[in-house]
Amino acid sequence: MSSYHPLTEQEAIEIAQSIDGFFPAGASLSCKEIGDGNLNLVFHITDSVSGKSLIMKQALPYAKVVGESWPLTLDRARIESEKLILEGKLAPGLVPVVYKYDKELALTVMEDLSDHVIMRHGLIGGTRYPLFADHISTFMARTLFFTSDLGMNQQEKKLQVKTFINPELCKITEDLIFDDPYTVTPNNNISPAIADAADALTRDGELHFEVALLRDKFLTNAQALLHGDLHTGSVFATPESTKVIDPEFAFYGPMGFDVGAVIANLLLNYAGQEHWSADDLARSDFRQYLLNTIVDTWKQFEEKFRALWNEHGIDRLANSAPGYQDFYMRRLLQDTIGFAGCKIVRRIVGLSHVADIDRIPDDAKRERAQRLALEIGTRLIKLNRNAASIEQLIEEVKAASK
Ligand SMILES: Nc1ncnc2c1ncn2[C@@H]1O[C@H](COP(=O)(O)OP(=O)(O)O)[C@@H](O)[C@H]1O
Ligand SMILES: CSC[C@H]1O[C@H](OP(=O)(O)O)[C@H](O)[C@@H]1O
Repeated sequence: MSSYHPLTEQEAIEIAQSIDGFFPAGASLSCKEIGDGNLNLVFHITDSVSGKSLIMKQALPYAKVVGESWPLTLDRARIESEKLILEGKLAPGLVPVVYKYDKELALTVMEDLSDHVIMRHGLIGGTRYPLFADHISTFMARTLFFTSDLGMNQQEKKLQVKTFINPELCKITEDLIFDDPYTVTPNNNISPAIADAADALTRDGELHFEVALLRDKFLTNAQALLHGDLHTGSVFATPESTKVIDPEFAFYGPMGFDVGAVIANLLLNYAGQEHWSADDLARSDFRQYLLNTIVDTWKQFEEKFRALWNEHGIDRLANSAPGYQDFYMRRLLQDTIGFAGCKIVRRIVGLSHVADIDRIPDDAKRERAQRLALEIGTRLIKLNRNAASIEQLIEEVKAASK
């Protein structure tokens, strides 16, 4: 069974049985393929006797969402498993444990997190996550700082850049986030109701200038090892616990791309509240909770990142040059805001959308949510290089919501 082919559920059970010591003797295993993402197969394997379970994620040689016409490297499974293992060391308790990686089968066997809920679904259902800002800011501060030239040996970092070179998945991001939404292409997925707003995106020179700068940063700035796709569908959460999954888009890029992804997806839920809240008071209360979470996430991230730098910084000049840390953090905030804007816009007019908006059943409410998201996204892109505080992002969101 060792040469690559997509597994059947029965084959997944046989592999699970061969993992030494995981399932006890006498286990009775069942398996279900539960993958709901754009790219991979995910098998959930449970032992009805002991109650133990695990997850097997297998890369397909193409993008599942489109089909075999879009071939995709299996090496992404290696990147995902190596990144998960590294994240487990840098941010213990905030990612699933990896039990095994099989290169031939492009397969990662990991901890089953089914006692958590995908955060996007939780937010849509109105659940609040009071510890999320603390957990995700720790995850980002530690994984970004300790893989950057500020926090690790700079020669080793260059070797790590090589290990995590990920051109095919980066190309998806370059096209879907930093190109397609601003041009006319069949790759886009645009509701007819917002055709005018989508058309405006293709003709806005000021916007294109800012997106071109952000695209250049994504293409060229190997600042830290990113998760690369840190949206709320890549977070398993409960009110007490947060686990980040799915780092197959990992590569060395600009830190603000990860922080911006978190903020963008909280704002997509904010826009989606057009429908999900039962009444105006509940809606504005949940929206305020989301905005507070954004501010808390940034502020805690900044505080933790600065503390790591002050304690573990390895770059003499970066550590000591007057004003350098403040300049660096301000630029990181600006990148965060710009990338957040790009990641909102792509989920409204690009190929891949989000349930927070698309599953709104009422056409008029869905259209309002889409327009609000585009207004927020474009405002953030235009704000990015002028921003000096996270409060300015909140002001733009409030102005867009009027
Ligand atoms: N460790 C896990 N524990 C439980 N369920 C998981 C786990 N990893 C993935 N899943 C399930 O599989 C789905 C798809 O996983 P994901 O890693 O996002 O795949 P893709 O890369 O295809 O987007 C998740 O939404 C979740 O329902
Ligand atoms: C053709 S891949 C589109 C989209 O899918 C990825 O997300 P996920 O695998 O978490 O569903 C990523 O965001 C890509 O941009």
